[in-house]
Amino acid sequence: MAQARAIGSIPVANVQELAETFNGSDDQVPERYLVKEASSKEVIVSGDDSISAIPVIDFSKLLDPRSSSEECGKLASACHNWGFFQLINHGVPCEVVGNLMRDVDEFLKQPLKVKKAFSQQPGSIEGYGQAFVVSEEQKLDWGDMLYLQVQPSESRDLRFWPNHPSSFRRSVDVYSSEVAKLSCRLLEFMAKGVGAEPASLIGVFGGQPLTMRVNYYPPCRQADRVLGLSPHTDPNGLTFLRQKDGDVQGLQIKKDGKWFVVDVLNSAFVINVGDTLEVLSNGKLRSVEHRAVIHPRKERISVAMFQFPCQDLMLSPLPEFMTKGEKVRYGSTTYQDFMTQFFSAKLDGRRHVERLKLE
Ligand SMILES: O=C(O)CCC(=O)C(=O)O
Ligand SMILES: [Fe+2]
Repeated sequence: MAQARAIGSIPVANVQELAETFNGSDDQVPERYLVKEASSKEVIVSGDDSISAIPVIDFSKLLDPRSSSEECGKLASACHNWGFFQLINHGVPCEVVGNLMRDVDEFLKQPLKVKKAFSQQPGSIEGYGQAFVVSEEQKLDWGDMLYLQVQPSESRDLRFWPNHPSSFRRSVDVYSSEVAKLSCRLLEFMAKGVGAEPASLIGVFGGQPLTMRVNYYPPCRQADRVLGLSPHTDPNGLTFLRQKDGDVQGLQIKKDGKWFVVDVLNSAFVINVGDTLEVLSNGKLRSVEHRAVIHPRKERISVAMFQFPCQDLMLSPLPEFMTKGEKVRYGSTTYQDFMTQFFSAKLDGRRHVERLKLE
């Protein structure tokens, strides 16, 4: 993803280290991290209400000719109404995910000095550091990240790839190949589910960049005042999120003005539609705001894989996704401009995709 390499982030404190300093003492968390009022009136939906609401899609049912069209319909409706779903029976071996999570965990456990060898460099967000800090006034997220370009393999910049544990690079390689395969299959079913030619998205996404973002969210005594990741939409096509089985929950999705807590099922992927896919599908698949909250006593680690389209794409709704006479709902733009707008929209909190809307 060339843009991520071109867009730099102002260096700020390592949050893992900050958390170790602040937790246990009476000090307050620095003002720049306090983004919420403790008495905030947000509506949070959790427990059975959110478990029964957030769609679960069974990949084995998508593959089975006897159940495929029904499950495809469910998938399309999940992507339209929620922009999110959990995917079960996806065929990615437990071992592949387990190896990745183990190695990510090992990397993060090392002293800061060791991790700093993989730090972001000026002018790029690739590497170990924090996300998209573009001004000295900007509020900060309570989390660190490791951001890597992982597919195609020629695009890797190994300067940022941890070499300890020694299996780290191989684990990411194997995992990202599995996600790339799964992504292609899912994109076919999504297209089919909304009545488009199943292959229509493969030309845009097949063999295209996948990036990986490891999110590390330390605990925080003032968990009700900070956010691990502030509300955002993802700019890419599809996002595949994993967290360690048994870890605390942290992802929340916004729907109808309420925040729904995602209770991640063991072994499931949480998958969401990004802005690119919303535009390509003329709004039939929707990119929805989400955020990550912090636990007062427990850390949380998540790994997101972002599927990007070909970088010379002229982004506009695909004719294959529109029925005869359907209104085009988004203007067109070069992908480069679209991504630049995504990063600047972060500053004023507006969804940059809204700027492309024609009505
Ligand atoms: O950690 C999470 O649950 C959310 C991660 C996310 O939204 C992202 O990395 O874009
Ligand atoms: Fe996200």
